[in-house]
Amino acid sequence: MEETKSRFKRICVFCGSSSGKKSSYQEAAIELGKELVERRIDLVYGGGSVGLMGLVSQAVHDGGRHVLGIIPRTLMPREITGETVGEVRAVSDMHQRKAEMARQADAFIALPGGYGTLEELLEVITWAQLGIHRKPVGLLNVDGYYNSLLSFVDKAVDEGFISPAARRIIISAPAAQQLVRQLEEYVPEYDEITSKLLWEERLNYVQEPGVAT
Ligand SMILES: CC(C)=CCNc1ncnc2c1ncn2[C@@H]1O[C@H](COP(=O)(O)O)[C@@H](O)[C@H]1O
Repeated sequence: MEETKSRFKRICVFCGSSSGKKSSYQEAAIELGKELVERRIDLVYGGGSVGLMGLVSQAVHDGGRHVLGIIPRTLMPREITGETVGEVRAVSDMHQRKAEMARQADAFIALPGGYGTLEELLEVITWAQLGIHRKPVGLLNVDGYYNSLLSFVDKAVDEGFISPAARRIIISAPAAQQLVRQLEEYVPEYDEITSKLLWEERLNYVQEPGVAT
């Protein structure tokens, strides 16, 4: 298979620590891993081998790309997270984990998941809205899993709680190839207010030199 070059060096994947009931969720995690490999993109994720986290990290590792797992020390015992592939970086807590995953990534993708996945996803969307980072955020809407979340966000736009520009932060697609392609094409909208904000934390989340913004 011919490799395709990407503007991203490393993508952060948020996903369930469970596998979900339908095989399509597991297949999507593996397909996303293979898509990253094909585009020569490395992975950063929450560490561990449980659920969809295990499937996506294994697929990227098997394809020869670098896998970086960021895991709080408390979750490190093997009976909790399983055997992790690639490089593992221990951090002190969940806040540090999210900050480190965000700092290491050039873009974010959420696969199906539960509370943990939603929390991670909504945080990077919020940070994009506030101008803390300008990295694309993608939702892999496998079998319509996230339809109700997207409907809710549309309702929040209709009701005046989310601006149409902030709605456009979320890029969603039903399949990995299409989603990554859309993320590659994403151009962040420039907001006059947020662009003037001087976030100290932005310094921690800026992309490394050589990676397109
Ligand atoms: C104690 C316990 C249930 C451990 C399960 N093992 C886990 N190992 C590593 N990260 C996890 C684990 N459970 C939840 N997470 C965190 O929450 C996210 C997924 O949570 P969820 O399954 O969507 O809600 C992961 O990205 C990770 O950041």
